[in-house]
Amino acid sequence: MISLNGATTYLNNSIAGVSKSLSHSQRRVQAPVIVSALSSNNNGPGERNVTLLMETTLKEMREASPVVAVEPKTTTVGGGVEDVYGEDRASEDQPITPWTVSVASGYSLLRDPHHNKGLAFSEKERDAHFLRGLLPPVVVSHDLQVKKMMHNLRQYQVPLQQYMAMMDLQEMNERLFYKLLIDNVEELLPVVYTPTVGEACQKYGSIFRRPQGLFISLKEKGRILEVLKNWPQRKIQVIVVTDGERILGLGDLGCQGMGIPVGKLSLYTALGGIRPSACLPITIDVGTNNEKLLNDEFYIGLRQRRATGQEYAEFMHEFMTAVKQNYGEKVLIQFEDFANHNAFDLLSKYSNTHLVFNDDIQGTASVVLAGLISSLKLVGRTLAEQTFLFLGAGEAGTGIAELIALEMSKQTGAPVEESRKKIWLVDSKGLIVSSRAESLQHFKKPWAHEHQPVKGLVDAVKSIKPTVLIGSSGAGRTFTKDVIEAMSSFNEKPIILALSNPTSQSECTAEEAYTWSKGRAIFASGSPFGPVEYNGKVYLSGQANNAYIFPGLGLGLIISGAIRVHDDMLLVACLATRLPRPNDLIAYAESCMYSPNYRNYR
Ligand SMILES: O=C([O-])CC(=O)C(=O)O
Ligand SMILES: [Mg+2]
Repeated sequence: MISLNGATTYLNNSIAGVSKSLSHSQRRVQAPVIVSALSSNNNGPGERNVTLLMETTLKEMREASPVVAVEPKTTTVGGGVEDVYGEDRASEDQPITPWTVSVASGYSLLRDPHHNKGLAFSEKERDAHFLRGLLPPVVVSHDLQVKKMMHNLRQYQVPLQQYMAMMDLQEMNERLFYKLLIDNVEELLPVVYTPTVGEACQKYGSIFRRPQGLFISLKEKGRILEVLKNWPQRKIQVIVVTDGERILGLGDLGCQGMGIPVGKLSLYTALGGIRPSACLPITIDVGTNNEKLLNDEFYIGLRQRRATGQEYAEFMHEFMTAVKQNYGEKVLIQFEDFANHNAFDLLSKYSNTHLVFNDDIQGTASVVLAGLISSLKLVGRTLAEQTFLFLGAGEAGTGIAELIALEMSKQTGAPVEESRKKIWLVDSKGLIVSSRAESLQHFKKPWAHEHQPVKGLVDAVKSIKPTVLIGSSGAGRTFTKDVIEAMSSFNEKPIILALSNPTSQSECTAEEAYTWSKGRAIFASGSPFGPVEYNGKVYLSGQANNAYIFPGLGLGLIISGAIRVHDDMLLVACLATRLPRPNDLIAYAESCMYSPNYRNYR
């Protein structure tokens, strides 16, 4: 039995942090300020334009309203100080978006997910905001709403239906969505995140209802800054961006990869306490090489093959530049589910100029290392006494391998080149060995050790005799009975990590790992598995998924005001600008975290 202690503790702490922050939530009374562009539903039914009457402070209004000044393409700086309408007197020649600030009420208040409370609107609020008759008479509590939603969700047999119900709720009542998720995180994580989100991406074209993030396609080349300015929220703290080329272990899902940034960011809020309005999911659409999608009449993306090389690099550069220009130095950009070649290039290209990290390379590595350190307590030996074999030499595999080598070197004082020799990787062509060095991609080269060529995984296991076997290839069912039996033949307690996602791509199931190892495996997986009974004993496996790190890492980076992610520590942000350092860091972190509790409306 394994519990990934470090990771679990982290999640528990996160959850504890969230619920603690709920208990002392600020009871700030606020008016439900909404914004709308003049060109659309300015002063529509039920909206009172009460800009002059509002008692919210100027600061609050600025925070709530996406007052936007659109600079011409030739300039990079704004100029003077904006007023609440987004006008900048120092640059009168510059066009602006005609946003207007108004108070939501009546019918439109019920349709505004940021302010809607459904049946939880009080009698007083129903009077003040023209809701009489628009709701049935009953007034219910937030808790009862959560109870009812959970009851409804549990009626669905199909996880995708639960996913769609959750997405509908997010669009209808954001605070209820987050309270539900925070209060029932273990049950709902597999619904809004891995594994169900994988299926949602595969079927995104059919289930797509309303955009939940920004789609930036090659059609917008040269105009990405303008596109960013169309997003209604201005104060963005975290962006999760994908180009959809390697969605989990499911491959190229093109524009339909959007489900991933949306899912990751809902965890940023639920576990990391980042306000939903400060999170921006983005999908870059440079085409897809997925024939099935190209021929799918419901496909929502560009119907062309992927742009590559210089065209791709220039487009991504325009994006990265526009993000920094629009949101400043401190916006965190999480790269997610890019294909290997682009993932490594983007990370190395932008880690010195932007606050970026790659979840698949760095996030996964941190969680797996934490899990290994915990599992070694059961095995009783040190990290440097282990031999590691990976199936998969991409982002996750090489990222984890490098972090293990760094930690080993830290523990033993040996050079990292020495530590790497304890770590072996197998890719689609077999064991990575020095005779293959010439033809290897750069990120595989450090792992090409002296050894005769070996083709298959079973033979590699028999030859290398690893104590730890890690699956990170994205290909399912690859830890066969032969492989697990071989691992169990020379290890009393073989450590087996099947990291590929979603469940269909897992290298083996928890049940297979325990059964084939006769109950001796120490097992964890990227996608969750339920308890397994073997020989009268119940085994509970751990989940080694980057979800255990990125929300906390992101929160730390944001509240410390970091502007770069430190290279070799992964967890540590350098150049924190939030000075002086708060005395009580936990209390400070809690005070920064979002609470899904309803606010009272005056
Ligand atoms: O999303 C997940 O569950 C973990 C992850 O980053 C991946 O598999 O690419
Ligand atoms: Mg990922």
